[in-house]
Amino acid sequence: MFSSTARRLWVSGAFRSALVVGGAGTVAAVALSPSSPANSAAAVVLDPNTAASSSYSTERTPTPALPRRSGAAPVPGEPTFTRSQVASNDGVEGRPMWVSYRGGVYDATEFRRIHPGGHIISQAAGADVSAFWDVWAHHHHSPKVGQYLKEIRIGALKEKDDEEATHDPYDSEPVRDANVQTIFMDRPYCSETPVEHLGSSYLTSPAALYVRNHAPVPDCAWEPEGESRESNIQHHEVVFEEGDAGASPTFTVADLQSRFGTVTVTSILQCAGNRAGEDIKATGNSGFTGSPLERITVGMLGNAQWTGVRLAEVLPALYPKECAAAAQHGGGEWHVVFEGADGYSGSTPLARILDPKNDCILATHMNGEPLSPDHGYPMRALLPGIAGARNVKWLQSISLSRVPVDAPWNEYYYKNRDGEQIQQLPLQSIITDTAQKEGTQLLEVRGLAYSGGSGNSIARVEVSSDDGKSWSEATIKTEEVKKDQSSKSFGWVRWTAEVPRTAQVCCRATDTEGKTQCEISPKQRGYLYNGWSKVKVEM
Ligand code: HEM
Repeated sequence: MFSSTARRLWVSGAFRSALVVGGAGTVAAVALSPSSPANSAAAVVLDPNTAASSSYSTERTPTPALPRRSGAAPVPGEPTFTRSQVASNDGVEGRPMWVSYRGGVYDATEFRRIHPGGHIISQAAGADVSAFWDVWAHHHHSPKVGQYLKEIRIGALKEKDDEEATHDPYDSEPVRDANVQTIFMDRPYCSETPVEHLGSSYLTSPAALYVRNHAPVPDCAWEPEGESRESNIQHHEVVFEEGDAGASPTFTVADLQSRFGTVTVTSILQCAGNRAGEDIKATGNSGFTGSPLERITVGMLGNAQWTGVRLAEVLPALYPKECAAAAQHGGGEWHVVFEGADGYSGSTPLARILDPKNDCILATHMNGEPLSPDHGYPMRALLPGIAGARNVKWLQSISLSRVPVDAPWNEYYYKNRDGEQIQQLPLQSIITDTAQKEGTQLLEVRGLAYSGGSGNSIARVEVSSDDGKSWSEATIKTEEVKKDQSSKSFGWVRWTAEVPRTAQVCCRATDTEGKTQCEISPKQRGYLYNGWSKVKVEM
């Protein structure tokens, strides 16, 4: 039903209108100030001893078929409707909003107000939802969808439903390396780095870095035939949305780089749901329970050197009025909205991004190579210390708004216990490996630590083999920390410690402001778990 181009257009149209409807304050006059000097581009030098070698595939392959879910079971004696009756209930001008799916008719008039995916459900008003669900494939396996379908079924279609998809939106996904990824879902693709790979190098390779997609990888993740990946990056265009009035200027990456230069910074990238499995064990069920993501361990995390254009220079040049107002009032009311070519969007407070010390960039390279198809090629937002969900991939547009973007991943998913959009990651330490020291009763323990959103350095990591009654200080491998243009310490440090051998070891980190991890962190709807990392030891 959709060609890939049609899907792209649909998706992008969908979210443009989402911004118009929800983003009351999406605005801004855009002008390049002639007075901002260009920086010189920084060379990326990687240490071959610590940089995991490249290599991700740029091949494409179809994802194994996922059967479409069945609809709600027919109810004996239920009414039947024609397609044109469904179509006439299009949800506008006070009319009900009906949809159909696999021979069933559903009244979504009330449901659309509570739909976790938000108002984009209205795109299917009066029509069949199948093609939309093939893109947002979570509908095919989420148990919640089945429950709602049961509640809102009102009858059956008279005509036979067309159940055959003519286009599979997942028919050209990146080839991935299952040796360095534990796969949770393939539609949309979602994986973590197995713990044995996680701490094996200071920099995580693109092939091993976790992937959390919400939709198919868009076509822009591949260069056109005959063009190199590097030169295609240069032509990639980003629209800086103006909003209510006037034009929305488009800049190529080449424009941005020549105007603002590039920098290389080191930062972890972490999914807000990392350690979701441990969170369930420590604090009880969460939204992850029952989903394939309840198996997340510690690997939705990686550490890399990212190269790109500093947002703290781009935004004041393109949105001078708003940035000046934001600076005057602490920046509180403005948000930067990033929209990806896959239809995903997210926003982060402008104040965070305008502070140059936070090293927020529009990244084109990871560890010196063009971003991989799964990690946002040709350009992504890279906001150190901020949850992965806001680091929008396959970036196609940026806007400023007075309110956070009205998208499912801001309004329904990725919220903390107070119902606020999750932004900053917490202080974290993780045990990646334990081994008995030969000829002794000692255990060598290895792991990682980072301070999350604060960007503080790690002052110490401690390891305990008696459930926290006593602690031994670990040795931090400071010598391998990269000397690049990072303003703070958003990357991880690796550490080693020796403790008496027991059945379980745990660790905790303390940052330079004296903040220390507690044994069990408060429930945040299953996100952001940062209690002590506890690991069983084979005796
Ligand atoms: C009767 C029709 C529909 C029902 C019952 C339904 C139900 C749901 C439910 C229960 C979720 C949350 C799933 C979970 O988190 O486990 C969800 C998410 C979502 N829905 Fe729908 N939906 C419908 C139609 C649509 C349509 C037509 C679209 C698009 C045009 C759509 C777009 C989305 C999106 C984007 C999400 C977030 C998915 C993600 O990122 O994983 N939905 N929907």
